Amino acid sequence: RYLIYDVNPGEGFNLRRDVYLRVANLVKFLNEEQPWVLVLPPWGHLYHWQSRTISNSQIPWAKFFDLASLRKLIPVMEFTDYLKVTGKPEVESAIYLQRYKEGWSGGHWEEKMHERECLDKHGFVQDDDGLWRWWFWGYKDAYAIDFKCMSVQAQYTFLKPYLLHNTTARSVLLLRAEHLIHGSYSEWSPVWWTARRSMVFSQKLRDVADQFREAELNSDDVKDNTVLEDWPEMKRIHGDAIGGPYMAVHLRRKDFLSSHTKDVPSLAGAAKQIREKLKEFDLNAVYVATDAPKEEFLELQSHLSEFKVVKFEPTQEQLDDYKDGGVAIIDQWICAHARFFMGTGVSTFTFRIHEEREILGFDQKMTFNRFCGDNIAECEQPTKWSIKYE
Ligand SMILES: C[C@@H]1O[C@H](OP(=O)(O)OP(=O)(O)OC[C@H]2O[C@@H](n3cnc4c(=O)[nH]c(N)nc43)[C@H](O)[C@@H]2O)[C@@H](O)[C@H](O)[C@@H]1O
Repeated sequence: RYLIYDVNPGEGFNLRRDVYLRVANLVKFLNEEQPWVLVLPPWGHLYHWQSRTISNSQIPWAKFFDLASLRKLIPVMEFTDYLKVTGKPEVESAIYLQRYKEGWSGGHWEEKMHERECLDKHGFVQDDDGLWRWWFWGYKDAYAIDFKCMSVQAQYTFLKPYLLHNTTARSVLLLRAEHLIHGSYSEWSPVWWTARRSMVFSQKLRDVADQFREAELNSDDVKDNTVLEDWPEMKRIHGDAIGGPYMAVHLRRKDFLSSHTKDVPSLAGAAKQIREKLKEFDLNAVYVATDAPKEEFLELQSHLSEFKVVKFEPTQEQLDDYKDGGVAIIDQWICAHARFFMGTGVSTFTFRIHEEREILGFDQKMTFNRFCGDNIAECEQPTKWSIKYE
């Protein structure tokens, strides 16, 4: 049987990666009783992927992630392969997950799900033949035979009995899968970390990032003690990784400047905080991952003229190939290998870097750091989600 899923269109890349973990673990638990394959929703049309010179739609997962690594957790396939294997562009049952209209009744939270009238704009339209049409990531021929809305308040595990016993559909499309929560399999659980460890970036993107580290930052895995092993075999303890002789920052700008004003410093303020850390760790190079426009990067660089300040800038050809998502991954991989890392508070982009560094085995004081807003001497530092092995 096939489980396909999708996430609220407004969500960014790195929250989507977290939703993948929930659905992947659901499929892992389903496979304890029945064979299920997770069908990966093509990437595309994300709000933040703003390069207008390239196509950012119908991107297969293999562009960003190593499918062989994902498959060491659960069976997965690309949507295009699903279409080929099943021979028709059909999904038997589409279920649109939504909240409960009445909210939390009685003020206490309990796990439940019920078929209910649809509350949100879902985009499904029934055609003259009774088939349900939806945009299906641009695969226009695709349709669902059945469609329903389901109010849900549950951990992802709660769907297991439903999928096994309450539907006979061979293929189920779960929409708005972010409604399912991790619950007891959250960031502090080994089950969460096992799935997280399986999300290895594609070899090609890692290679590009590694070449940049070597050429610009004098960093390589052997010297830095960051050699990657096959994930099920890899087990590190904090402090194993040394990292390259550079500091890395993730400086989130754009929409965060208005939505998280207190968390994002001015460029001069960011430069001041970077300088302090470079001095503290006796480093003279900083790698900058940022969504800032070029002028802002140049300004930051001008505030730190006594240091080497670099970022990865793709050529047009590279951007065509890697896409905005691939460039973001290159940034994350370079940040993951720095001796010291400082990110932006509440950004899921930063959180994914923290996790990558936990996997590599960095001392946590070199990872869980964030910029403070201007004029805030000591802001609350990120929660340390320690890696756990099953
Ligand atoms: C509060 C929420 O924050 C969420 O953002 P947040 O968690 O930072 O993280 P993401 O959900 O990944 O969204 C940020 C997107 O902006 C780009 N981006 C941000 N920082 C960098 C960077 O350093 N390098 C590169 N190459 N690209 C970057 C990239 O496309 C990334 O997927 C938003 O997605 C939600 O819409 C919402 O606003």
